Amino acid sequence: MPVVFVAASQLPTPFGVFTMHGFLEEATGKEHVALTFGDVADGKPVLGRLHSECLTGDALFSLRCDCGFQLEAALRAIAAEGRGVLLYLRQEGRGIGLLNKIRAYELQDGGADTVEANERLGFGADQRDYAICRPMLEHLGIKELKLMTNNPRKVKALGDMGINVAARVPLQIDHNPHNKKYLATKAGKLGHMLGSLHQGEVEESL
Ligand SMILES: Nc1nc2c(ncn2[C@@H]2O[C@H](COP(=O)(O)OP(=O)(O)OP(=O)(O)O)[C@@H](O)[C@H]2O)c(=O)[nH]1
Ligand SMILES: [Zn+2]
Repeated sequence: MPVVFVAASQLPTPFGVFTMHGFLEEATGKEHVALTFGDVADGKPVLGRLHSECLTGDALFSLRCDCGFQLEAALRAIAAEGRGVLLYLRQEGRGIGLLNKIRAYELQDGGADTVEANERLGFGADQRDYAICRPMLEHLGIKELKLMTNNPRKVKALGDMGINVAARVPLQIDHNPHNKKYLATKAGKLGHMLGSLHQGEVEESL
């Protein structure tokens, strides 16, 4: 198994007390985390999120993207539901790493969009691999998700690995002057489903 469970503890947050499960991806040495709330192993679909690491958005208050806002909205939604899971995946910069993401931002400051910047650096537009999610979800006893995302690739990746996505829950955040182009590129070039709706308004059955 490429990912091994290491330890679990409580994680009190402003939204409620989660359980934090730590996993090691042996091939890369990356340390991934799952936060759970309530009983997620009862066989019913679990409200869930696959959150890709974004140091700038999640921890440094960046307005270039929507990651920090999505992280908070997802944890709030899980706590409100009383049951759910968030996988915090160490896939910084859609898999290219923090320093390369800063290189990409430098190109974006010069006018490139997020996809053009990645390509100019010799990377694919999105290099994420979701294979690690399966052993993490298996360890937690989760077979079916109601997935909070706007990204159809995540829905497909889970389906391909045998995790049923019973519904897609949009997770949309308000635009600001700094993230407008970024969000437009996600919708236009990366296939993200970004309409005028806001998080929690619609649950799309799949
Ligand atoms: N290479 C690169 N990565 C970025 C950029 N902006 C954000 N990211 C990374 O993108 C990842 C988040 O992916 P997004 O495309 O914003 O959203 P998503 O996870 O595919 O979809 P949602 O589930 O709807 O949030 C994080 O790992 C961020 O670090 C950028 O301009 N360039
Ligand atoms: Zn981000």
